Amino acid sequence: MILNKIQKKAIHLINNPCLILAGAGSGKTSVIINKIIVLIKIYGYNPKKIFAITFTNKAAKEIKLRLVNQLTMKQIKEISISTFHSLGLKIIRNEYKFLGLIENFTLFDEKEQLLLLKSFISDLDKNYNIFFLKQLLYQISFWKNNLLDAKLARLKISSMLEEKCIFFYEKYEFFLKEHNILDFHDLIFLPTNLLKKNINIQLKWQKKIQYLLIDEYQDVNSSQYKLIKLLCGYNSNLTVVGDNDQSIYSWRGAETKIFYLLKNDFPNLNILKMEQNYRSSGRILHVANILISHNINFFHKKLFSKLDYGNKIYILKSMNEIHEAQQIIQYIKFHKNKYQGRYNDYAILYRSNYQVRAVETELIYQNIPYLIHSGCSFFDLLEIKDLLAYLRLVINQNDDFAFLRIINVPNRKIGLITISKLKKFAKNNKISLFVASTDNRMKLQLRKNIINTLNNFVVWILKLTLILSKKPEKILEYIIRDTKYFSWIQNFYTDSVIIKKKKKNIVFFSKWLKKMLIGNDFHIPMKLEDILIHFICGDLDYSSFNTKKKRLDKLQLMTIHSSKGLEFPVVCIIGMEEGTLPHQKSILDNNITEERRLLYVGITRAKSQLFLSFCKKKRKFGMIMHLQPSRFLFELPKREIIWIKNII
Ligand SMILES: Nc1ncnc2c1ncn2[C@@H]1O[C@H](COP(=O)(O)OP(=O)(O)OP(=O)(O)O)[C@@H](O)[C@H]1O
Repeated sequence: MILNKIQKKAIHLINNPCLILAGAGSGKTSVIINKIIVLIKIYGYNPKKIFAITFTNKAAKEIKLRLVNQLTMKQIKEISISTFHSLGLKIIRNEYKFLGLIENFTLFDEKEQLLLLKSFISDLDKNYNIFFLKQLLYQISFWKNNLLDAKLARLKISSMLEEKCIFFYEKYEFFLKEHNILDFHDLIFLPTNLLKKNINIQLKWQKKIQYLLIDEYQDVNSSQYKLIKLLCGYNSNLTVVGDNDQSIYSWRGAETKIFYLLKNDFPNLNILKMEQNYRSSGRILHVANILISHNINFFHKKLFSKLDYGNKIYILKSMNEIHEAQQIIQYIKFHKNKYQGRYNDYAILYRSNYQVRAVETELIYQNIPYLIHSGCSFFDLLEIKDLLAYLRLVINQNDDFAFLRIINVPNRKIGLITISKLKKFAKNNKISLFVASTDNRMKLQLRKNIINTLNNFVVWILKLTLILSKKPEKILEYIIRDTKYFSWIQNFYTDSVIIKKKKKNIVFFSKWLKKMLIGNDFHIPMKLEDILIHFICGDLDYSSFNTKKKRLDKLQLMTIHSSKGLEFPVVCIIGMEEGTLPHQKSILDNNITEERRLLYVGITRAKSQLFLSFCKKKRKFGMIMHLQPSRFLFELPKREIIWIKNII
């Protein structure tokens, strides 16, 4: 690939901090990759001192793969390419003593956070309000994103809601510390606060990181931004690449203001714009440009393409979601036949997961192969969660949530009364459930067979901790064997297809875990503790599980959020109605600009054909709703569009 003038300039700009404002399909990844190569080969940087941050682990792996043939395998392994959370974890692992942590900490996922907060609230009020629970979780995340621990947050209280939440934040913080557990936000919150307070540690990390590259900068939130600033310090060897028009994660705290912050905080910042799109037809780009021009934008970009102008864009009107699904599939079949394409070339995108149902039903009915890129992770499967809980307990015996999940999986006949006695005793004595199980005072309250079961369980877990220290790659094998987990699945489920699938998942999981523990050409061996934390962050690329699926020719179905970074020859975006896209919540919150950016992301996934569709009516919440076409459809240039009612 021959880089264009701006791309070349971007990769050779190394003495000043550099912001690359890059449009969709303009080659952001190519620039990051080439800059890493140039830093090493031309400017003599030590690969160990180059750090690149990507939004997902999959993107990190993609970069590593594309560096093969350009750098030696040793160099590739030495470069640190990770997500923000992985980098945060790396800092925490190195500095855990300064953070008052014990080495073997584990991580809570959002469900566990909610369960813990729920238990705090319901201790005080049995009729608590679920809405408050969500508000509380949001408030704690907000405080952590703004680097406020409970002490500081208390000093800054400015509303009744915050007043109500602070008590629970204090309890929550105390519980996590007592049990040596972190939550997702801590992976940024803790290292950032540490670097801020401890200048020696800050300087140590600034020395370690000689060059920092950040991809998908538009998704960075305020605590991540502070971490960037602390890590690159005064030498400002920094390149960030982002597209303000593709910022679609405000719900995770990302704010477009970080583009302005960079300009203020780094006065010698160089700003380059990459506006040549190598992906889409001229018409698709024109439509995307016009749409996004409805957002007020201080970092204006105008994408252009040297590819063909291409076909007109279709907007299809359907009676309801079933009719819409039938028409879209009809269109795809017709198009595929005409151009002798493959199902892989077609993507159906939607705003919310529920929209896929009607399409899926029709695809099954018509026997068309499809793949839903679901938000549900492999690690959300029950059998995998069980095994993860076992692994977590082996690492951290204070992890009560892991203990509760598996104490009766497989059934050890520990009843609810015993569990509640254990909980009460642990709470009163400020110890974990695991420790409570072995306490002689506790044993006085339990029947002999229960004492024996608990004893065996505790001894077995301790034995596993030894295995973990000697042969970590064997640990899961032992757990599956000793718990007779396969027989448990066999007895628990009745449907043979489900049993087969679950067993297959477990085999995949153990093979994959072994690979991660042993390491391969691309990554050094990982510690089990770190692998588990990455699972919970949704941060690991386990695509090797799905390699077979991937190779098969299937129609691709996904939310627009999940389509980020991908491209397809033909893209169909369904549900272009008011209340669907833009989403009703965004209409109420007056956050239309982000919905517009989301549609912009969807449109710019298309290479040669774009198809938008809306329904007149839909069944929502058990009622038939009459719908209006999305306001965004009327923002598109009329000349480029054909409105149609019926396919062929
Ligand atoms: N100079 C170039 N010449 C030819 N093709 C290029 C050039 N730069 C990038 N490309 C190609 O353009 C396509 C889009 O590049 P890439 O995926 O890096 O874009 P992006 O900016 O990350 O897109 P998005 O943000 O929309 O996901 C890729 O197929 C890439 O190989």
